[in-house]
Amino acid sequence: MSLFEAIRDPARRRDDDEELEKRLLWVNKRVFGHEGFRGGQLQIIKATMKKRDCVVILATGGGKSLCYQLPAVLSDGVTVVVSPLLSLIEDQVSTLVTTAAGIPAAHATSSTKESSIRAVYCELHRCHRWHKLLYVTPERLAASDTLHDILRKLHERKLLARIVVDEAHCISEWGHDFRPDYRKLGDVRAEYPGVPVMALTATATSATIADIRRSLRIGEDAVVHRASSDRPNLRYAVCNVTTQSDEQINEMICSFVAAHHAECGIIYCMTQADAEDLADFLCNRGVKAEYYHAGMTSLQRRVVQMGWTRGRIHVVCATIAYGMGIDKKDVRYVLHASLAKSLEGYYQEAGRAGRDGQPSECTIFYKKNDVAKLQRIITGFGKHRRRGPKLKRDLDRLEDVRRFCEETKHCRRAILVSHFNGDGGPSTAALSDDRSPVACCDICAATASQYKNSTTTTTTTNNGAKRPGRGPSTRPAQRPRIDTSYVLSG
Ligand SMILES: Nc1ncnc2c1ncn2[C@@H]1O[C@H](COP(=O)(O)OP(=O)(O)OP(=O)(O)O)[C@@H](O)[C@H]1O
Repeated sequence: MSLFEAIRDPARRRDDDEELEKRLLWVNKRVFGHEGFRGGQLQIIKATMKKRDCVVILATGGGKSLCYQLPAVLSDGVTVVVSPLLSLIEDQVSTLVTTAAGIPAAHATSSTKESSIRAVYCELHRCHRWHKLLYVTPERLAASDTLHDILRKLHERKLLARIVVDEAHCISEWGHDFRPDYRKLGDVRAEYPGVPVMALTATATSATIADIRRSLRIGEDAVVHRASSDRPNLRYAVCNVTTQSDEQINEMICSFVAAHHAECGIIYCMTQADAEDLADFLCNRGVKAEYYHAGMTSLQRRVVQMGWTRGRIHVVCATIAYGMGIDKKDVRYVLHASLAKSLEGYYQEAGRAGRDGQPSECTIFYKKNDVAKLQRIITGFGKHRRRGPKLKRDLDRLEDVRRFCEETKHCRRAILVSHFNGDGGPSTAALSDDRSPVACCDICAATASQYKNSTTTTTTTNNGAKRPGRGPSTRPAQRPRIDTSYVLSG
């Protein structure tokens, strides 16, 4: 009996909670090689195993994939995963099939060989119960009649285990504009009643979550798990380079990279040409750098990603084509040589850093002019000029980024956390520990050093009286110790 048959062997099943938990722990260790579960994973997995719809908001690197991959291994039939990016899909599938246990997974996308798609469809059509996960893009799911026939048949035989929408914020971010098939996912799920849905994301405001739920027709009885988006090991900083020339900025970036000699990093650039130029600049200074953008062939991109993953390349100068789903553990820094268009984008990109939990740097090189440049790009030109509420929404998102960069008082980590958790503002943001302000962000570090310097000097109180040996009223941005454990509702 194979490992997968053994896992699903009905003779080994008892349906009580304790037995389920034991089986989950066993599979987590035997198949995925993990010693235990991270915050929230177990509760989410148990909920979906009990056929509940789930909405999962976990921080970048929080371990969302396991929440549906493990149940997929344990469930009868196939789990369909809708994911936005071909590179992300290919990475996930190749990671699954190359795990020690070799999890049977496949993809059907525009970049999958026709012969492979035929083979997978044929096997699924015969309900052979071999593949556990099938990754597709929303476009494939919306357009392929063959796929729908297969899913219908699987559904009739109770072999459609669940439908997963990974990176579900794309429903809200892209579904309204250039990937309308995201908005059709609700119709797809309605075709398969009784099949549980799981939507996962790292970056969702309350409005985005509501939009996801509406689109996917996820009802009130769903389990909603929302963890804090705080990444306590990331240190955020903004370096204002408005008055520096491009050459000077490149030199500053180069110094940063040199100070992190032989460490791994990503530098986000605005355009493909910028990424190529910066990579050339760094290479000329002896840095092992390469560029990555959507203008390269998929083979070229794969070579760069592989070289970087294996440590042959230290720095990738990239456009936003390099982002979601990149899961290299020891990325010590993510620099933004230009601005992200939204805090959601920034959090995703910065979230590639420090996935091993070690301290890592996220620094933006902020140039005021970049805001105007991006405003023009977002607004569009000539007959492509955009108008209306969607344009306003996107400009508002850029404005959030500008404010984040020009912030001088509040903790940047707290701003990010409250942006997603919607808890009313930086001062009440839930941060997950009480590490030193120096490790938190540049603003906390500056305030702390100002505070330290002033403790030995005489300061003036509000009423003008001298107050020897006391700090100023502006203490380091407050970071209360607040429980960041998950919230399970429904
Ligand atoms: N329970 C666990 N124990 C140890 N490692 C884990 C556990 N769960 C997940 N991981 C590891 O954590 C890393 C991040 O997981 P994953 O890629 O699923 O994150 P994510 O939540 O999808 O992040 P992002 O949204 O940034 O892509 C992976 O390398 C994964 O193997």
